[in-house]
Amino acid sequence: MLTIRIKMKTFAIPGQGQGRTVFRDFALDVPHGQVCVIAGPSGVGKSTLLSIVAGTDREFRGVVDGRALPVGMMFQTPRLLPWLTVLRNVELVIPGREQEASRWVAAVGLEDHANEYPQRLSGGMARRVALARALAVEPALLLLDEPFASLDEGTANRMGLLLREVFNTRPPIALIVTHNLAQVSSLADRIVVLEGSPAVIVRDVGIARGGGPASRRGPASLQAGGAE
Ligand SMILES: Nc1ncnc2c1ncn2[C@@H]1O[C@H](COP(=O)(O)OP(=O)(O)OP(=O)(O)O)[C@@H](O)[C@H]1O
Repeated sequence: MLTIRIKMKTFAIPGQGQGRTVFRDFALDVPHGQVCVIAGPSGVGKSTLLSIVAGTDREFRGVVDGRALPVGMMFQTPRLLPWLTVLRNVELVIPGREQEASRWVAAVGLEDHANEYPQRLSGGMARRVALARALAVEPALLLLDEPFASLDEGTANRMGLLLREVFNTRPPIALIVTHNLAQVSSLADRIVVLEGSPAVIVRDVGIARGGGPASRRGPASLQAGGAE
């Protein structure tokens, strides 16, 4: 079974002197089909970890094995192309599949805005386009950085249902970064909490699946102990 394995001796953000060491002797394995939520305080290194897994951090010198393809990514900023409409921003990752792109735009509730340009969107709407784009590739590895940030409660719930459906029908390896555990824990198979500087894993908690993926439960069912 596929597992993504992240291993690094040290990872420092360049700066004065040796820079700031964000990770030292850090290792994390996430098996295929697992939804792993990464939580922890602001600045601990959650987004940095996601960019390392995505392969977009040029300073990274460690090892990421088993990076499954395709990768769907949603960063903290939506990173939409301003000269393309909502629909074309999504279609960009699935060229020539306009109908599918339309379906993803509708799935994030933006069917009435498909032909608008990013500068006409609110922050939350732009983030939903980024989510649609991440899901449209039918990712084997899905990386989401604060997927529900700047969404009202109703919209966040709707996006949560969409993600649950994706996880149940085509389970990827998913890493979801959050500092708001309450918002995403109902999607998680596992919660990893980072703390400190350099960051260490202070909690690694598996969540019982009960009768299978459809029965993913919330924080009340947290079990102490390792996840694997
Ligand atoms: N481009 C950068 N230049 C300098 N320092 C950076 C840069 N990106 C991140 N850092 C530093 O790296 C550390 C980890 O940042 P990171 O964004 O990964 O934290 P985070 O846990 O995702 O925080 P948040 O929840 O606030 O997004 C922080 O101390 C931050 O100051």
